[in-house]
Amino acid sequence: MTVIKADQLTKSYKGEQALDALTVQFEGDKIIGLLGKNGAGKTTLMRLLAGHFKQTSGNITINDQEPFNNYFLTRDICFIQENNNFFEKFKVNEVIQLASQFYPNWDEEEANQLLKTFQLNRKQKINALSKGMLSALGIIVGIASHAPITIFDEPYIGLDASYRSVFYDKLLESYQSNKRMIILSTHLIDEVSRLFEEVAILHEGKLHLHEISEQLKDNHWLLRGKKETIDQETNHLNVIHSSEFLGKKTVVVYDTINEQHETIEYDKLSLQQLFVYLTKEEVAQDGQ
Ligand SMILES: Nc1ncnc2c1ncn2[C@@H]1O[C@H](COP(=O)(O)OP(=O)(O)OP(=O)(O)O)[C@@H](O)[C@H]1O
Repeated sequence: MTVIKADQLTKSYKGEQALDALTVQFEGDKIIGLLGKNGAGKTTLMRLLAGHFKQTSGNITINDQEPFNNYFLTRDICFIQENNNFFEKFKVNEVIQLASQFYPNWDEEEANQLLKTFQLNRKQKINALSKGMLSALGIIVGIASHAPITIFDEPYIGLDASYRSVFYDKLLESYQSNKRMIILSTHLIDEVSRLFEEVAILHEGKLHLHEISEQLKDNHWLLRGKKETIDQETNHLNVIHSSEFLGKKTVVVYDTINEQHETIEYDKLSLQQLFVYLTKEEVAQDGQ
């Protein structure tokens, strides 16, 4: 079983902290959504995992081994970034061949099917591919690698909505027949949230929240009702957003609610809406 541990993990770029004493653990074969606003530190964490560079301080391990300068571990990790995945001088065929030699669990049949699905031809030159086709090639390598740890960092730049939907379906299909740890970073949360078994939110280089998706769904509520009733029912709860209009109050709570009040409307948010409230700066006050 794959175990990733980050302990007090800090990475600074020329004095600016991208990760700030981040402590988090990912365990087992599952699809994990790595979320966070722009600049939260997601790519930095993924690049540290992929062994691209060394942390400034703290520790990061994959199955008790450090990823930096670890050739054997890199064969177990397939990291697909949003761009610059492949040499421009190569052809699609060379990329596929190299990947098939590098990744021990490579699935050639799946790669061929995916090439067809995304309408890519092995003879095409990398520098002649459109942005979307380049993303498709990254996605194909990521899925067909069957690497025990597969990391996608916003891998769909330029892909239209229907091909993005194909990507999510194919990823899920492949994962279901061959379970592995998949970490997926995205800003298009609602498009992919059905895939996530677990969600980690980074905020300003720290872990803001790490939760099983089902728990996230269960543990939040949107409440609407008369201001006085809402105040009375939520004063002991963790309110993460509130607004008022004509004596009616709407609040979002991140908490468990055991009993519902008959005059209050209870609803759920999408993961994307919940994410927005969870990571909002602390400027919201009653009535705003
Ligand atoms: N190579 C670099 N040199 C200098 N600063 C960097 C570098 N890479 C990232 N940073 C800084 O580190 C912080 C975290 O960046 P990172 O790319 O990890 O965030 P992110 O969560 O992936 O953001 P986004 O969602 O916008 O891709 C940002 O302030 C960014 O400006």
